[in-house]
Amino acid sequence: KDVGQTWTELEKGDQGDATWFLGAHEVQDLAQLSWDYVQCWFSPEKCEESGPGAWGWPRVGWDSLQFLSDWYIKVSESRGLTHGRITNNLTGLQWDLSRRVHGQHLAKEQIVTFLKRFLQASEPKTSLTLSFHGWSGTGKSLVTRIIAENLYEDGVRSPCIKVFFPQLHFPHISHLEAYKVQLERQIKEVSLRCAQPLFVFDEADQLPQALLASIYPHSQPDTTHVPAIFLFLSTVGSKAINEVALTFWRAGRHREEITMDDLDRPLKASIRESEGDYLLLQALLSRGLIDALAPFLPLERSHVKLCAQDSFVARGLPYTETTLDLLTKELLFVPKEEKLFSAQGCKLVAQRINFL
Ligand SMILES: Nc1ncnc2c1ncn2[C@@H]1O[C@H](COP(=O)(O)OP(=O)(O)OP(=O)(O)O)[C@@H](O)[C@H]1O
Repeated sequence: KDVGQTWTELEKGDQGDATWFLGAHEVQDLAQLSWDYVQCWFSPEKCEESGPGAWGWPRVGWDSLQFLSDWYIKVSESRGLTHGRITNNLTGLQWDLSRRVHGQHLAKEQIVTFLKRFLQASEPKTSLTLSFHGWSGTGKSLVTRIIAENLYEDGVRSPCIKVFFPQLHFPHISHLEAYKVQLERQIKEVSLRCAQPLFVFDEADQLPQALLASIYPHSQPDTTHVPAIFLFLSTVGSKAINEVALTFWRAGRHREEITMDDLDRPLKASIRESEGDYLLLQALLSRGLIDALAPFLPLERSHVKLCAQDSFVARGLPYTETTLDLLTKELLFVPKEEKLFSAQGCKLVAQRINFL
C-alpha cells in the first residue's frame, strides 16, 4: 500500500467518506500505524529499521490523525485490547526509574516526589504539571514512557494518554485559532473518557503562548474537571544545567551532589529569558502553573556505556568492555577540552550497535 497516498485521501474526506473509501480493515491498519508512530517516539530504539520514516509528519494532518486515533481507541476497547485502566504502581515506577534510567538522580527524585504527592492526595485533587528540561537524548521520553507504563495498564497505548508534537499538531502559526479549539476539544475528550488523563507535550519550547488558554482550565485548581497530569518536555535551560554539571566536575565534586537548589534558579532564569514566538513555558512559569521542574543532566561516558549495555542485553547480544569502549569512541563528547558529556546523550547508541 502507498500509505502516504492513502493518508492524503483520508485527509480529503470526512470520517464517513474515509471509512467508505478505505474499508474498516484498512482504516484500522492506518490507525495502528499512527499509534506505531507515537510508540516510536516513546521507544526509538525499537523503530530504527521498521519505523514509519516512509510517511513523515508533513503528510499527516490533525484531523485525520485525530479521527484515526479515536477510531483506534474504539476498536481496541471493543476488542478488549485496551481498557484505560489506571494502575498507579508507585513501587514499580521507582524500581523502573532506578533500574532503567542512568545518571538522572535529580529528575527521578523530582518526578517520584511530585507524582507520589499527586497520586496520594485526597479529594478534591488538582492537576499536576511537570516540566522536563535537558539536552537531547538524556532520557526525557524514556522517563515519560516509564511513567505511562506504571500508571496505566496499557502503558503508552492507554486511551488515557495523549501526546502532542508541535510539528504534527501545531505546525503552522497561522492556524493558531483552529489549533486552540482542537487542543481544548482533545483535552476535554480524554478527560471525559478517563479519570486520570496524562497529556504529554513534546518540544514544548515550540509551543505558542496562545495555547495556554486551551490547557489552562485543566492546569488550575478546578474541581469541575478531572485532575490530569501534564508533562512538558523541552531542551530549554539545558545550557544552564550543563554549566552547573561542568562546574561541579571541575571542582572535583560528584554529580550526585548537585541539588535542586543549584539548578532551580538558573533553570527558571533560562525559561524566563527564552525569546521568540513560542513562549508557552514562560507563561506557565510566570503564572505559577508548573508544580516542579525536572532537570536532566548531560550524560557522561559511564552512563552511555550503561545505555549500550542495556541495548545489548535487550537484543540478546553479547558484549565486552572493549565493545563498549569502541562504541563510545564513535560518539561526540563535549566540551572540546574535557570531552566529558555525550553531545547526543544515549540517542545514537542503539544505532551504533547495529553498525558495530
Ligand atoms: N538517562 C538515560 N538512561 C538510560 N537510557 C537513556 C537515557 N537517556 C536516553 N536513553 C536512551 O536513549 C534514547 C533516546 O532517549 P530519549 O528519547 O528518552 O531522549 P530525550 O531526552 O527525550 O531526547 P529528545 O529531547 O531529543 O527527544 C532512548 O533509547 C533511551 O532509552
